[in-house]
Amino acid sequence: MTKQNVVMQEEPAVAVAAAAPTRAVSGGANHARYRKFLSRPDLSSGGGGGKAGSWIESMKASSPTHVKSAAARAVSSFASHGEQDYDGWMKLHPSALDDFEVLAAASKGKQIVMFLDYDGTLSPIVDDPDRAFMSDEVSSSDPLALLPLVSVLSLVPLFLLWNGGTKELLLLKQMREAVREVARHFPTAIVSGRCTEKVTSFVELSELYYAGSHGMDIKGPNDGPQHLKAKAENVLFQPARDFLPMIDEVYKRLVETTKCIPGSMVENNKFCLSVHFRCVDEKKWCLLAEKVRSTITDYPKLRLTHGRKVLEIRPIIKWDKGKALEFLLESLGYDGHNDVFPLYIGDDRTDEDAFKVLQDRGQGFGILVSTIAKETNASFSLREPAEVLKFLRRIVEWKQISMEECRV
Ligand SMILES: O=P(O)(O)OC[C@H]1O[C@H](O[C@H]2O[C@H](CO)[C@@H](O)[C@H](O)[C@H]2O)[C@H](O)[C@@H](O)[C@@H]1O
Repeated sequence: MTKQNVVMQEEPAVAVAAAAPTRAVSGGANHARYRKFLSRPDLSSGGGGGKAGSWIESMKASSPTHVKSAAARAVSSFASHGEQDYDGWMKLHPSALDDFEVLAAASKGKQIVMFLDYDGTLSPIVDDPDRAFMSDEVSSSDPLALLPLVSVLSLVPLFLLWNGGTKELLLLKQMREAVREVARHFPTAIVSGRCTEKVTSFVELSELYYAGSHGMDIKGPNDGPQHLKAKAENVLFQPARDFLPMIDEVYKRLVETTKCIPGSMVENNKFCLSVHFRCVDEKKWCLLAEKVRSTITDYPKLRLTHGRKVLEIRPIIKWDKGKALEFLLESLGYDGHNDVFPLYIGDDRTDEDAFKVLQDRGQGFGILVSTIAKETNASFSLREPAEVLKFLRRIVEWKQISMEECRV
């Protein structure tokens, strides 16, 4: 754990209304068939315009506004009745740990491909985005940060006595090792809103695929098994390359216009931007929304979405985590194969695009990380990163046992 607050759970994100269509945008695509995704603007959830008031509603949103499905009914009922209805929601999205056997049986004889979101999935949500490490470890590039850790460590024995949940703490420390083990057994990709460089530096595993900037920057592994390396040579896709100068310009403008709002932070994720308001006084949210809105109004080729206490600004191309998942499956040679079983674990609204792709393909499963009932396209759930860790370990263990059984 880092020394900052770990956020246990919060509201689902809500995307804002659409803006006027823009001209088609061509990417730096080295994969011709993916150009089709770039020739249409994505009008589903964005636009540079809109009213700051509606943004505020989205920023404050604590439950979905359109109640349609059984899951949504469970969600709304949860809002009024509490924990009891979480149980109802869990019947629709059972725990991937409790129902592990069901999930394992469905994947029998198929190639599992693992997709993992980063923030809120592999790393607990914390106040400072630059310190969202994957485990309790402190980055080796930040030696000063070790000082408080040393004092905290001396309290660990006391904490162990005091807290019956010590297993959780120890499990979190093991996340990197667990992901490494998963990648030894299955092709594995990290799919994140962060830029690929940053998420790679947090995860520090060169054998993985990385799809940063919400899937707009896809890289293959640097090492790992030879058969994966060969396939990975094809994997390098940056559909929003043409937007780099615009993103840089908007980044500078946003840093300038928001610097008067204490606690706000603009993060440059290379092909997209994040404006964080987790540490901004709620009374200032309206001002922040207005400043962001008035800046991106000048850029009709950019759109806005919401994440967990973050406004996300990205190119208005039809590309998201779901498209990145499809791209990676194809690059790995699994397109059109019935014997592939993708698993996608994520906690945020942007992960829903990937869950939806799996649902539509009827292949594999989405697993939502959440401690509250949410409307989701995922089939299963896990409560928090500590449970993700348990799940990753379990699937490796299961694979090892299956391999043993095949040998005898
Ligand atoms: O797709 P993800 O890997 O989940 O990235 C989504 C955003 O995650 C980060 O922000 C979130 O986590 C921060 C650290 O825990 C937290 O402080 C912030 O409030 C969350 O929104 C990241 O900083 C963003 O750039 C990503 O877009």
